[in-house]
Order: sequence, then structure tokens, then C-alpha cells
Amino acid sequence: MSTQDAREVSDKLMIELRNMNKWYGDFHVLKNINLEVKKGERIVICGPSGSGKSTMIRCINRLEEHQEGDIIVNGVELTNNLKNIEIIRKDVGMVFQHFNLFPHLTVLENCCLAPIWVKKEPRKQAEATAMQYLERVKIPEQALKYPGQLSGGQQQRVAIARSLCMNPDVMLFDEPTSALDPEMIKEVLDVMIELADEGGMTMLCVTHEMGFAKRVADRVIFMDAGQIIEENEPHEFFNNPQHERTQLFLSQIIQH
Ligand SMILES: Nc1ncnc2c1ncn2[C@@H]1O[C@H](COP(=O)(O)OP(=O)(O)OP(=O)(O)O)[C@@H](O)[C@H]1O
Repeated sequence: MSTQDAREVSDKLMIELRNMNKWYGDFHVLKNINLEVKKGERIVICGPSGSGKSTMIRCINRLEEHQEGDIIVNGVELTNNLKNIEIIRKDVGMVFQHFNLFPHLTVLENCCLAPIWVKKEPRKQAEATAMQYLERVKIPEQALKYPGQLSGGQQQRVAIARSLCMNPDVMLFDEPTSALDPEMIKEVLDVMIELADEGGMTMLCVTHEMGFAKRVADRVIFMDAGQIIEENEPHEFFNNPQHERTQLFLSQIIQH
């Protein structure tokens, strides 16, 4: 565990992937994935382009279906018949590379949509909660603007606030800074670091921001060609990578 905070990781398993396999047609994209994530754990997933990182986290959120093995989220086994989709949508928040905000809704409306329609919260309560989270990501003054009127960094902070409004147990981040201009990356990473430091939230982040990984991750997972090749706590992962594919990957990326 990171030494920067006193956050506890509980023994409760929040996510379990057991011998999980997925194909796109004939293409075997995820090969026998086994992963256990404890409540409150913060995991960074890295690896070369096309190695299956996004597909793996999209399976956890039911945006993709797996064909073999088990995925259990917060004690609920995910089947491919959409039966559990509502539970997963409430428990698991996701932040995407391209923000995925609704352009025709204001920031506040974007944040309130799911709490009102999925959780059946009264509008006033949903708006009050949304304003709290917009304050937390430091853009309450943008509440009545439309996404197109905001910078990329601001839009991504709205996307994070929107996810938090559902009060999820797990947050999945799929390369949340890779579509941002360099000067906006820090403002988004700072929000993610704050969220991580508060503790309690289980976080899985696909990112190549290795400074972020060193700062907040309890565990770094390296994927290549659809497999988890190596995992370790950050200091060991970066200073003593075991697998030659990990060594090659780390030698090719910029580390801050
Ligand atoms: N809907 C799809 N149909 C067919 N193939 C797909 C589909 N989505 C992804 N793939 C392929 O699956 C592989 C894994 O893709 P994925 O996006 O999970 O990788 P990644 O590690 O997240 O890559 P990146 O870092 O570039 O986002 C890639 O070869 C990709 O082309």
C-alpha cells in the first residue's frame, strides 16, 4: 500500500475475474484472466496498445460480454443475459477517454440524469448532490453550461463528478487523460489523486501516466496480448520488472 495516506484496504473482494476469456469473432482478445480486487484497492492497468486493457474493464462494467469464466462484482455474478445490468450500473462508475457527456444537456443535467432515472432520486436531491460533486472537482461555476462550452479537462472533471453522483463502489477509468492537451492532464489527475487519497473507493485505472501509478496505485498490472503478464506493487514493478515484455514496455514509455 502507498505510504502517502492512512487508507485501509479491506479484505472484502469487490471484483473477481476467474479464468475469464473473451473473443471478438475468431480473435481471442482476453486469455484466461484471473484478477482479484479488494474493496478500496487502487489498481493501475498498463500495457501496449491493443493488449486488451479497455476490453477487460469494459467487461467489468458489462459494456462488453465475456464468453468463458466468471466475473463477480460486489458479490454479483455477471451473466450475459442483462439480468444484472442495473445493479452493475449503480455499483460501478466509468470514466472514458472521450468524456461521453450528453452534448445537449447542461453539466448539471448530465450529472443528474442517472440518479433521477436509474436511482429514482427526487430532482432537488439529485441537483444538490451534483453541485457537491461539481464543487469537489472544482467547477461548480460551470453547472449551467453545455459540455461544448468547456475545455477538455473541465469536461473530464464533469464526467468524474457525474460518475460519483451515482455513489458507486467501484470507479473504472479508461485512459481518462489520453485525449487531453498536456496542460489539462494535471487538473484531471489531481482530481483522481484526491479521490484516491480519500480512500474507500475501489479504483481501476487504465493509464500510461506512470507518475500517477507511482503516486496512488496499490498494485500495477501489466497486460500484453490479452494476458496479465505481471503485477506488483509500484516500487517493485517499476524498479524490478520481472518479465522481459514488461522491461521492454517500461523502457519505451516516458516515466515521470
Ligand atoms: N468491438 C471490437 N471488435 C473487434 N475487435 C476489437 C473490438 N474492440 C477492440 N478490438 C480489438 O481487441 C484488441 C484489444 O483492444 P483494447 O481496446 O481492449 O486494447 P487496449 O489495450 O485498451 O488498447 P489501447 O491502449 O490502444 O486502447 C485490439 O486488437 C482491438 O483492435
